[in-house]
Amino acid sequence: MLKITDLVKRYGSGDPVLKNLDLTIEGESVVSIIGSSGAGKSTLLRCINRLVEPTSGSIELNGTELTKLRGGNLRAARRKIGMVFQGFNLVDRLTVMENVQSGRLGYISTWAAIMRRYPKEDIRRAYELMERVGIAQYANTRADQLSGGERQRVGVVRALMQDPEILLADEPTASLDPKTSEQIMGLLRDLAGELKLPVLINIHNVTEAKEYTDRIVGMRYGRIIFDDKPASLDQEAMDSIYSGSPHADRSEDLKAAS
Ligand SMILES: Nc1ncnc2c1ncn2[C@@H]1O[C@H](COP(=O)(O)OP(=O)(O)OP(=O)(O)O)[C@@H](O)[C@H]1O
Repeated sequence: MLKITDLVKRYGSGDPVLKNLDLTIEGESVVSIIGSSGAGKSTLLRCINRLVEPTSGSIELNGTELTKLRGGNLRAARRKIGMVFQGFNLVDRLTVMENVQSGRLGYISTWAAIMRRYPKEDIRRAYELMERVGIAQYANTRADQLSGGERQRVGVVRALMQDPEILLADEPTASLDPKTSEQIMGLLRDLAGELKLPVLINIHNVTEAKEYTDRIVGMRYGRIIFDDKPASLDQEAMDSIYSGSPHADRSEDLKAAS
């Protein structure tokens, strides 16, 4: 379970971009986060895997408080958080297998990784996952020879090789054509069920969020103002999520505080 409580993030001395945010995700649900540009969606995801340091508040993953971790404990916790990126973040000159095995970095010795001496079990698991997502035939192909959809499948397998307890996806389909985009969303939904994983997806495409996720969280300038089933996301809710401006919302905060 992911339990976020009273999370605040402020970059430098600016206004907070996450304002006392609470969010709990249980079990294998697929949750999308929607909201205008600048609402704080990426910041939220990045606070969870500590690519961004939260200013205050708590983030617990299956009982482990993530915000206080340092050094080896932080690295160990990060291994349990799979991340899928908009730009795939593959190493182009490496093969698909090498990219996928980089998900095991931290589990195996640096020497074994440099020498590409992957444990048999890791190779077996990689093939199993690559078969599952339809890229096993490219195991020895350089990553830059693949299409966008195939590259994102490599990104997904790499994240799953970490044996994660949660999968975070930051606009995973924004670089893909509409059909491929739907295939990747379908894949994330199906894998969440098969692997019993919670999946949190930051997404701009509301139609896909409605079709492929179980729950939609709508953010407006640092706050969650909608959290419900896709069927409840009506026009009024949409207007509320996509209206406002950072300035107007700040004025409301000041009014509420005074
Ligand atoms: N590294 C940073 N330093 C300073 N401000 C930042 C930084 N990263 C993000 N911000 C600011 O934080 C706010 C939230 O940004 P964030 O990228 O989290 O929003 P978003 O909802 O993911 O937007 P988008 O949909 O455009 O990706 C924005 O005002 C942005 O300018």
